[in-house]
Amino acid sequence: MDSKNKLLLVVNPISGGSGKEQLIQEITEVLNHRKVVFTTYETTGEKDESHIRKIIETQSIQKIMVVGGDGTIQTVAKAVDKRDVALSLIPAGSANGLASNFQFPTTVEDQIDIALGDSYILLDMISINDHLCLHIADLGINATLIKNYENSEIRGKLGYALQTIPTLMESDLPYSFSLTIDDQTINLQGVMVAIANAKQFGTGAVINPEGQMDDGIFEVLIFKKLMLIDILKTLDEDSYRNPEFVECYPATKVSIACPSEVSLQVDGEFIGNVKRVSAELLSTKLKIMVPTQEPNNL
Ligand SMILES: Nc1ncnc2c1ncn2[C@@H]1O[C@H](COP(=O)(O)OP(=O)(O)OP(=O)(O)O)[C@@H](O)[C@H]1O
Repeated sequence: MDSKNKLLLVVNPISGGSGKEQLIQEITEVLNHRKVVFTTYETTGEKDESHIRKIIETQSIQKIMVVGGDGTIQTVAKAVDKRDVALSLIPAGSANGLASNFQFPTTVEDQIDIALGDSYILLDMISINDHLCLHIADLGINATLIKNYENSEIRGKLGYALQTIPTLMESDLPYSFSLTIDDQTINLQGVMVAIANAKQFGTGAVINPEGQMDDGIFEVLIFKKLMLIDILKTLDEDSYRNPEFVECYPATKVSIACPSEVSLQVDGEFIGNVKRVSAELLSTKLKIMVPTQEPNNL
């Protein structure tokens, strides 16, 4: 790779809660060994989007390797905007929701092979109440759980588990939702409405087995009841989804109204309590390097 075709390595030093020194050293060694010319940008949490955009423009960057979680990928995606820049992922967040859908190899060497390879998808992106969504957003019980988790001291899966009971106790279930999906209006009660581009959460729960991240549509999933057996079935992508548990509608545009405020999360980030959500597929796609076998399997 010549210096005109420089790779930008974007590193979030705090994602996933662990130090990155060893990981960065490993990435640096592999990139040097492959004679890749690269420059590194370490995020600060302040104005990263505009700093990254400036580097892309001034250094004519066409490839960015992201070392971080979903929030870091989002920041880079916003900086890239409509430019023809390919993102590759070294998953290093706490949940890695988006990356978990690509079945990435676990070694840095193999992940860099994908970054330097030629297999990619053009990922659909959704605008949800003016927030960029690459993965899954939802309105209801899961977003309340994320809010309570973000306010708690204990991280990781245990942290989520500990918030389950207080979340159920505080939530006024079921919620009433009025959805307009393309031209169809649906009124019903439920515990959660998900707007899903991807198949699964970072936890491995497959809530949207039909999800294809590059098919020009997203799915609106309405979860009607908290049914333990059906929640457990989400651990198996192929298991039958009970229509009493979940209804699924393919869409490119949806608006949702609720009579009282309900929690909203986008790509794992709690956004706030809202009465209205409007989501629309963007015309811009995001180029993401993926394992070779992935394009037909997303
Ligand atoms: N140097 C920094 N210090 C503090 N916060 C930072 C820094 N760099 C980035 N951030 C913040 O990190 C957040 C993004 O983290 P990211 O989502 O990538 O990791 P994560 O939360 O561990 O992973 P995941 O979203 O996959 O669970 C953003 O809120 C951003 O503002």
